Amino acid sequence: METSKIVKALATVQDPNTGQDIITANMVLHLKVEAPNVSFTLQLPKLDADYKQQLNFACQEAIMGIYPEANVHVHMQNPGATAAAGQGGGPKKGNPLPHVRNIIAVASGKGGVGKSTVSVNLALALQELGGAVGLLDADVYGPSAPTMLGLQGQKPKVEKIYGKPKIKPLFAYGMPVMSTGFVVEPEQAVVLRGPRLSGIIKQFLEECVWPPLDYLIVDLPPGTGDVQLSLVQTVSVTGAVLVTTPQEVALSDAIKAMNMFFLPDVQVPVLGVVENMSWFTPAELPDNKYYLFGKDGGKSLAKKSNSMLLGQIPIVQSIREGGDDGKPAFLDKENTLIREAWMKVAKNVARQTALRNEMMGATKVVEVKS
Ligand SMILES: Nc1ncnc2c1ncn2[C@@H]1O[C@H](COP(=O)(O)OP(=O)(O)OP(=O)(O)O)[C@@H](O)[C@H]1O
Repeated sequence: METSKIVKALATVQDPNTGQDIITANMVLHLKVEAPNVSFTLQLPKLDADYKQQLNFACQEAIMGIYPEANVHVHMQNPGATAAAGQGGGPKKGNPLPHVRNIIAVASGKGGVGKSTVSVNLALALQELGGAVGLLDADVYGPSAPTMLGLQGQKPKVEKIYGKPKIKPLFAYGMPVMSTGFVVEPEQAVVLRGPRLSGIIKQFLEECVWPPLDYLIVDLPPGTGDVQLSLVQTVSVTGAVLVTTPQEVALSDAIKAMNMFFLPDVQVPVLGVVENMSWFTPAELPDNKYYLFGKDGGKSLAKKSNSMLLGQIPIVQSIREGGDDGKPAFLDKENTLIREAWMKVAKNVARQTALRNEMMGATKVVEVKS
């Protein structure tokens, strides 16, 4: 029996959660080969019986495929206490995304304030800071991620892993992306009823092979509704980022969105506020700031939500153009002003998330009441 052949065979076994092979994912430890005995420890991010059985069976099958006489013993281990494997301070039983450390919901009171623009550019800036980041565009009524990331017309592939169909996210700029826009036409979404929409979001969280991530950014539809509820009922949301424009009207709607996260049953901490379209600076007058939509809306919302102003993003033509062209403004290395503004937001989000995780345990998943 050759150890290298056994390692190669084990490299064909996929973690049904992430789609990654168990060797690359460093899940196999203490491999011992003493013919005909093969034993090793399999480090698992979660311990539900179905998942354990699937992996055990797949490992046995892979090794016995090359050494039919092998006597394979797989010892299953859950690192449990290591916070690295779980969201907000440790993995939980039944958690569909144990390999995603932080799930961050981006929310706004009303549409058009730039929530999708913030989600996309924040995700890319966090990636540049060294994080493994994914984007879930859950804005069923106006999914913008496909256009903003140049993925229009593409469809994610469905692949069977141990007999169960799993959706493989698409990739843009090195980042895994799922969007309701890949599977539902916007006109169709408007007529779909709540339970169907929530079902799609649940499916994207439970049946998608997200790779291991430091952050999954979830772009929510504006306001409060079924999708928001479905998210907090399916996964432990680490925190919310609120997006607003500086004017009063946007602010009163944003407060309603904020209040949803503070409901006694929900209790998702607000990490902070991004004020978008804060001012306009004409190219020919770079030192002038025109406050077209008023001032201080972000600051005021941060105060009301007992959080911080994560950053202010000015109105810049290239932000809209970047969104329309599938190349987000953050990626334009020449536009240092814009890049710095997004970087500031990303650094603050990373810092606030770390602080939050230090100070409190994982957010409770909201129980579904029938
Ligand atoms: N800071 C900005 N400067 C210039 N244009 C911007 C800025 N932020 C957003 N936009 C543009 O405003 C429009 C609306 O933005 P976006 O789609 O991000 O908003 P939204 O809040 O997600 O809206 P909806 O919820 O309706 O999808 C887009 O065309 C976008 O490119």
